[in-house]
Parts: sequence; C-alpha cells; structure tokens
Amino acid sequence: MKRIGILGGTFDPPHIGHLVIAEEVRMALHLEEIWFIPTYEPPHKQEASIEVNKRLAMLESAISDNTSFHINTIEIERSGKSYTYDTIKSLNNRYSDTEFFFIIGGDMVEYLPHWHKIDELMRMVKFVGVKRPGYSLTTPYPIQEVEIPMIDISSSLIRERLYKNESIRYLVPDSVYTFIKGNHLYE
Ligand SMILES: Nc1ncnc2c1ncn2[C@@H]1O[C@H](COP(=O)(O)OP(=O)(O)OP(=O)(O)O)[C@@H](O)[C@H]1O
Ligand SMILES: O=C(O)c1ccc[n+]([C@@H]2O[C@H](COP(=O)([O-])O)[C@@H](O)[C@H]2O)c1
Repeated sequence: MKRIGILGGTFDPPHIGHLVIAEEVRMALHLEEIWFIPTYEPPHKQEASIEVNKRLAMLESAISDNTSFHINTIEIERSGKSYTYDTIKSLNNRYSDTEFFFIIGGDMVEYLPHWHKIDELMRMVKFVGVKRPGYSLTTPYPIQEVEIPMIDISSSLIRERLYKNESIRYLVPDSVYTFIKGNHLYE
C-alpha cells in the first residue's frame, strides 16, 4: 500500500505553519507524498475572504519547491461545502492501493465531535494530530500524535497583520508574499 498524507485547509493564505506540519508528518510517518486539498467552502467556518483560484495559486507557489508535495483539487471540483467524509469516500474508492493519513492541528482535533459523519469517517481514514499553541490534543477519538516544533502562526494572524499594514515577511513563503502584495490581497 502507498502511504499518503493529506493536509486539508482553507489556505487563506497558506503560511509556513502548513509547510512545517506537512513536512514533519511526512518524515515521522514515512509517507511518500503529502496532498494539499484546498476547501471550496470550509464546512465549519465563515467562507474564505478571497476567491478559490487565488487561494489555489498561492498554495501552488508555496509548495512548488518540494517534490513530495502535491495539490489535489477534488473539493474545488465538487464545489459546495467541503465535507471531509465526501472527500475521503471518493479518494478511497479511486485509490484502493493507498492508505491515507489526514493531518489536523489541535484546533481541528478539539472540533472533531462536530465533524460531519465523524464516526463513519474515523473508520475510513487515519487521523494524525499535531499540537498548536492554545489547543490540546485530548479527544475521545483515536488519533495518532506526531510531535512537531510548535508554530504560533495562523492565516487569521496574517490577514490581521495585512489589514493593519504590518509585516508578514518570513511568516509566509516569499512566493506567497509576492503574490499577496502583487494582487493587493487582504488590504
Ligand atoms: N501553526 C499551525 N500549527 C498546527 N496546525 C496548523 C497550523 N496552522 C494550520 N494548521 C492546521 O492546518 C489545517 C488547515 O488550516 P487552515 O488553512 O484553516 O489555516 P489556519 O491558520 O487554521 O486558518 P485560520 O486562522 O483562518 O482559521 C488545519 O487542520 C489546522 O489545524
Ligand atoms: O467534514 C467536516 O465536518 C469538517 C469539519 C471541520 C474541518 N474539516 C476539514 O478540516 C480541514 C481543515 O479545516 P480548516 O477550515 O481549518 O481549513 C479542511 O480540510 C476541512 O474541510 C472538515
């Protein structure tokens, strides 16, 4: 069986926290690839503040220098609310030779009881939890923890900084920085 990690996210915008957790989990669990899956419409929070094609373009530029990182656009193609249950069901059908590991930060671990069809989903995919400042990995669900250097960076922090015209240099890859500035995003 192939071993593939999935990092689902809104990536509004992508930041170095996303890249670090993907790489750390890839290494720790000996995964062949990480597939980044941008949501079309996040199931549990307000819709993204910029359009999906711009989120996708930023994500492409953020991961382009890592040959183990790929993007899967299944949720964009499906449109509507991006329930992980629907995504994993399709991927399991399509890639029967692959074991998927769905990576989530502490905030999403705490939210697990509210995920759509969570009990069925737990039987369909392995969840991997990584710590995030301010959240615990305590959950009644069987997740596997991977230790990472904790990173206190979020897309909300980056959006807030940009609204206030403060620096976000080094919090996002240079290519994402250039894209944000060039397209006047989050101003
Ligand atoms: N710094 C981080 N440490 C650990 N996990 C993270 C970190 N940033 C994001 N994640 C995880 O990555 C996934 C995708 O996150 P998302 O794209 O929503 O970014 P975010 O920074 O949480 O955004 P926002 O601040 O807008 O909610 C989620 O599972 C989230 O928990
Ligand atoms: O399916 C659900 O009910 C569900 C609830 C919360 C989060 N998720 C998924 O978890 C991933 C991270 O979510 P987000 O909004 O923090 O980017 C993303 O792939 C979401 O679709 C999924």
